Formats: sequence, C-alpha cells, structure tokens
Amino acid sequence: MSPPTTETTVAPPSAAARELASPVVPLVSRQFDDASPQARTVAGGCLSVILLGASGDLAKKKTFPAIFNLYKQGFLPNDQLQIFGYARSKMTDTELRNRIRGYRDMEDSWILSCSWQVTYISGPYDEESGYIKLSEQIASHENNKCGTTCSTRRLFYLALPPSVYPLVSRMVRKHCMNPHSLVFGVHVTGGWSRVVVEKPFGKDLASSEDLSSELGKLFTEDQLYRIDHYLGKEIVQNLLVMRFANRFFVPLWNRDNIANIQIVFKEDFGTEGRGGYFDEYGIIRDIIQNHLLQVLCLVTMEKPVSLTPEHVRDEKVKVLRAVQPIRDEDVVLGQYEGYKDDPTVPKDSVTPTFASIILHINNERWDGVPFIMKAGKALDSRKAEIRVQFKDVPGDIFKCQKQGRNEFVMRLQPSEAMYMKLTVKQPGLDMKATQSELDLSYQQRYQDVVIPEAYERLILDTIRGDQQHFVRRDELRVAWEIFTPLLHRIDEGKLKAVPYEQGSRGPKEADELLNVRAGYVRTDGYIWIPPSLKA
Ligand SMILES: NC(=O)C1=CN([C@@H]2O[C@H](COP(=O)(O)OP(=O)(O)OC[C@H]3O[C@@H](n4cnc5c(N)ncnc54)[C@H](OP(=O)(O)O)[C@@H]3O)[C@@H](O)[C@H]2O)C=CC1
Ligand SMILES: O=C1O[C@H](COP(=O)(O)O)[C@@H](O)[C@H](O)[C@H]1O
Repeated sequence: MSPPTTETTVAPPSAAARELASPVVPLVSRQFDDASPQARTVAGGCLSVILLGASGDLAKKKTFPAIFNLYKQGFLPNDQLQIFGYARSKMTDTELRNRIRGYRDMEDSWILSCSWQVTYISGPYDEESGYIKLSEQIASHENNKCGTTCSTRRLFYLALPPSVYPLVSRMVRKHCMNPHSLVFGVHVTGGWSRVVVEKPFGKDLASSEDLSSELGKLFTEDQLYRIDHYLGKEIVQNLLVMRFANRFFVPLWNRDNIANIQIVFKEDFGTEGRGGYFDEYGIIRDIIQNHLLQVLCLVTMEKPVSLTPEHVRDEKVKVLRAVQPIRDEDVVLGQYEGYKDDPTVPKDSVTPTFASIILHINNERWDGVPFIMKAGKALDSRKAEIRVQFKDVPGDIFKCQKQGRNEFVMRLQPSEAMYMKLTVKQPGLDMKATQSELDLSYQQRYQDVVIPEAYERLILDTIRGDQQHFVRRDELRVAWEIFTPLLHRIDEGKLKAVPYEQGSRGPKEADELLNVRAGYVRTDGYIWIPPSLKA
C-alpha cells in the first residue's frame, strides 16, 4: 500500500466547479487564505458519495436527507452525482430508496425525477470482495459520466459503529480510493478522496489515540473529516461572529463581568432503541465530551488570527489545554427510572443518562468562572442552549438583584434565538424595575430563510474541502484528556448515578450543584416565551 499523500490540486476551476458555487456564501466558513488546501482544491467533476452503514439509523435520519436537500437546493452537481450505499443487510436499490423515502416523507415524484440514483451494494465489512465490487461500481459511474480525463471525487461517509472504523478504513484505503487523480502521489485533475468519521471517536484517551493512529496510517489529516454535527448548527456557527464582530461583547466577555456560563442539552425522550449503543458510552461520551465541549471552545477561545480552519482550531486547542482536571464534587450523575426496561440495556446497568459537570478554565480571561455542562435524556423538554449569566451591578440602587441578573442566552434548538435578559423600568407612574428581554428570534426575524440542517452544512463543507467545522486530531486528544480520568472513575464505580423521574428536570442534586457550587442565581417568576408562541 502506498503511503497517504497530501492532496494538491492544480487544475483551473472547471464549469462544474462554477456550477457548484454556493447561492448563499456563509460568512465564517467560506474564507480561505491562498495557502489553504481549500483554496487550491478544484470543486468540480464527478462526485460519488459512498455511505458505509447505509442500512443504519444515522444514514436514514440524517445523512441521506441531508444529501437530498443539498441536491434539491442546487449545491450538488446535477448530472455527475451518484450515491452508493454499502452495508451487510440484504436489500435491493429500490428497498433502500423506499427506506429513505419513508423516513421524511420525501416527495416521491421529486426523488424519481433526480437524474441520479441510489445504488446499494451489500457486502461484509471484513472481506475484500464487497469493496472490490463497490470500487468497480464507482469506477463504472465515473467512466460513464466523466471518462478518464475529468476530475473525480469520492466522499466516503462511515455511518457505522466506531468499532469497525479501522477495519473498514483499511479496506477503503486498499480498494476504493480515487485512482484517477493521483500521479506520483499528486492530484493533478482536481480529484480527491475524503473520509468522514462520526463520533464517538473512541471511548477514552487511549482508545481514541489508537483509532487516530490507525486512521493516520491510512489517510492524511486533510482527507479525514471528524464530524461533530453540533458544529454545523446555525447558532453554533454564529458564535464567532457574535463574539468577535460586536463591540458590545468584546469588553464584557471575561471573568470581570461574567458570573457563570451554562451549556445545556436536554432531550424529552430516552434511548429509543439505541440502548445497546448508548449503554456502552453513556451521556458524557455521547454528548458532553464532544458536542458540548465543542460549543465550550467557541464560547471561550481567544480571537483567532483569521478564519482559516487551522487558525480557528489552534485557538480551540489552546483553551482546551487550560481546562482544569474535573473534581468529583463538581459532578452529578443520574439515570432515568425505566432506562433498564429497554430490552437492549443490561438489567444491572449503571450508565449515566444525565450528567451535570462544572469545568474551570485556568487562564487570564476565565479564571474563577464556573462552566456548567449539563446533558440528559428523558427530561422535561427538548432544548439546547448556552446561558451566560453576568455578575450583579455593583452599588445597586434599584435592588435589581431581586429581579434577577443579566443573562445572554443563545438557543440552539428548538426555535433558534438569542435574547438578552435585562432590567428595565416597569412602564407606568412608579419607578419600579422589572425583567424584560431584547430578543432576536430567528423565526420572526428571518421569516423567509430556511435554516439548513447541521448535516447539510457539514457534508457540503467536506465536498468543498473546508475543515474549519471538523475536529482536528490534537483537539480530540485534549478533549479526551479532560474527560478520561472522570470516565475511568465512573467506570470503576467510584461515582454513582442517582435515579430521576422521566419527564423531570433531572436529579435535584444537579440544581444544588448549579446554585451552590456554580453560583447560578435563578430569576423567579421570569420565563422567556418565544415570540412565535406569544398570542
Ligand atoms: N443515529 C444518530 O442519530 C447518530 C449517530 N451518530 C453516530 O453515527 C454512527 C452510526 O450510527 P447509527 O446509524 O445510529 O448506528 P447503527 O447502529 O444504526 O449502525 C449503522 C449500521 O452499521 C451496521 N452495524 C451495526 N452494528 C454493527 C457491528 N457491531 N458491527 C458491524 N456493523 C454493524 C449495521 O448495518 P449492517 O448490519 O446492514 O451492515 C447498521 O445498519 C455511530 O458512530 C453513531 O455514534 C452520531 C450522531 C447521531
Ligand atoms: O450525537 C447525538 O446527537 C443526538 C442529538 O442531536 P440533535 O441534533 O437532535 O440535538 C442525540 O440524540 C444522540 O444520542 C447523540 O448520539
């Protein structure tokens, strides 16, 4: 096997590349300096998207719909696209298409009118024959559509359990990489092969490093896209713009003004048939170590030198390195009652389905500010948000502390919004202060804008070769360094999950942790109602 090569492309933009030009150019992710691989990569030619694990949950719910939506919006080449599904399950092309169609009720007529089709290949993950067949089918599509001269692009998406990544990656590397574009190790026709891998990337530092080394032997870092779909969410993508393009926030975003920050993920349903997977990982590996930690990076990092992916990721790594070891007294774990009734969950499972953890960042900006990372399944609502609580005003003459503190809330989902809780004069003759808000609710402000799904954005980024919103290897290592000691203590039974009622706020101990150890001050009697729900 030849060693992996760095992709270098030299062909001028083709007509197909121009066809791929985005109708909307997002502000953050589309700016590259001339030296970046993205700027050099020609984004045109035949495109094969190969979904390994095509029979699975992620493929059905997220990946296929995202590809269809991108195509529908004109982001993918009209006549040079082909989707290949690969998995062990026996299925025909039509059965796979029906499966995809069935999920989101995608319009039959529209799917049938696509000039390309979904091809399904059934094969084992551990035998070469399946990959040889897959490779032949891709080559045949490329020859039919492009001949041998134009650039060909192969996007391999591993929608599979991480345990099979090394095996599948070795097979892909050996049999399915793009042969046309390599001449003496250099891509001369603008072609590429890229590989998307899903989280969780390992179970702890050691297993993640093993996985990274395995993949590193097969692919270069710029061929590997470690996807964390929270980085594709609209409000998460807005974080750098909000923080670094608004004078308001520049002087306030630090330990002098901010009392605490919460990053919260709540789901109002349990494991729903994914208990087998979930029980092996638990809520910290499933949500906090990746999704919430990525959000924390963007909330706390210093301003990058520029928006090139490496500059942004350098800053993320830097702030992660300043996160302090997690103390047991800063952790509350929970397991919802009824979790073990799921037939795929062992009857004696102690896996946490809820965790609230206080992190501390030891740097000049954040020393002393508690960051509360809270995630749970089967809670009272489904939402994800970042809540920045400011300190009290010194010398308060209005007795505002009783009203509540200023908060800046960024709601990732549902109903994207940003609002600022502030104290104003209650309208009327009395000089009385009350809580109100400045509100930017996306549904109201951007009524004609369809907010893309995170997976749409990130899959498009992989096709464009933009790695800003993907996790770099060193970033992943530090993320595991932060959580591995705690995870090992949990695995050894040193920390126990307390039971909580389904549909509740989680264990009451988590509220105590928030109030007592993180100093969060709740505003009684104030609830933000999204404008869409107001009469
Ligand atoms: N589902 C979701 O909402 C999300 C999933 N992810 C990640 O995406 C990846 C795929 O997830 P998901 O689709 O839910 O997983 P699934 O359990 O649905 O697995 C996907 C496919 O992999 C094959 N497979 C399952 N178990 C094994 C095994 N032990 N050995 C070999 N092959 C197996 C099956 O295909 P066959 O038997 O036909 O070969 C299955 O259809 C995971 O890494 C997950 O963490 C990330 C975010 C959200
Ligand atoms: O990665 C995962 O994310 C989903 C939640 O994603 P969202 O975009 O709907 O917030 C979660 O349900 C799943 O357990 C986890 O693996």
